[in-house]
Amino acid sequence: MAPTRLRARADYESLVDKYDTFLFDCDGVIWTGSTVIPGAPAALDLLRRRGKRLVFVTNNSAKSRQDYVQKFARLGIQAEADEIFSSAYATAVYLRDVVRFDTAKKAYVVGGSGVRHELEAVGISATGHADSALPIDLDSIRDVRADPDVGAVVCGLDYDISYRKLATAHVNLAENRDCLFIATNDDRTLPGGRYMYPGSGSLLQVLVHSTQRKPLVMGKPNAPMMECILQRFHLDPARTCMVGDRLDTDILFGISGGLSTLCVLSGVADEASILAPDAPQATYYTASLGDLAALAA
Ligand SMILES: O=C(O)[C@H](O)[C@H](O)COP(=O)(O)O
Ligand SMILES: [Mg+2]
Repeated sequence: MAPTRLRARADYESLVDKYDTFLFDCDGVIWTGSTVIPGAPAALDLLRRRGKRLVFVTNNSAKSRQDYVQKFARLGIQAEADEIFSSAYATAVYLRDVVRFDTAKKAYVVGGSGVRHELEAVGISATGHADSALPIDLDSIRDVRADPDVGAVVCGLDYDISYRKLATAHVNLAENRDCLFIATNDDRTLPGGRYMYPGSGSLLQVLVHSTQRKPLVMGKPNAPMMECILQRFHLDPARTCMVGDRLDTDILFGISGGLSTLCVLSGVADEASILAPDAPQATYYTASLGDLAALAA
């Protein structure tokens, strides 16, 4: 069934009444970089006043949940750490609860402080963050060796990625087949307002190609993130709506979890891509999350 365009006040009222829980993607839905999407805070506030449960589900692993609480506050949005589900947090929960990672080992992280802090919060030591600052050349590269204490390589969005980090991740994955290869997410691009930039999935491809190993991917649209969320919040899929800006991650994620989905035009997707018959079919679409703010009037 083709996606339904929401336009009239009655459309938004009906949407709000139909669901108890709304899962929100962040980049491209609530903000773009550090700029809030107009109307998004008012829309979230309205849903809270209507007694709806909100969960923020972001593939962006650069920040920890605590960092996100501060970012939400800076943007005038009230959000608790327990409402935030980032791909960094999903990775930490997966290694702790599903893999039951041996904490005598450590994780080598090609990624930011978000991954490191979430891993450390569940008792898994993370290394690699200092490597960005270390010089490397053909002579010093021999310092880069496989470490039997590295039990996993975790790859996420890394604004300070370096050859040394990639080389260290590579040797651990290539020399030790027992070393887990985990990706926080595999988004091809990172929305940055006017432009799109290389996403963590594009950075990941360096290691996929060099090691010829396939990572286990945590974030949207993949099952680990959905399983974590459904279990953690005891959600009824029939009464839950996923709001996102990307068809290949957010909307596909919602569909795979049996949720209804609302795609917004304020991020990656445009109307033509939403209506394309071969695209993941959103239930609804609208210009922006801010459209719901009109209900507060
Ligand atoms: O490259 C990435 O990691 C993603 O583009 C980005 O961070 C997505 O974040 P989301 O839209 O899921 O909040
Ligand atoms: Mg997004």
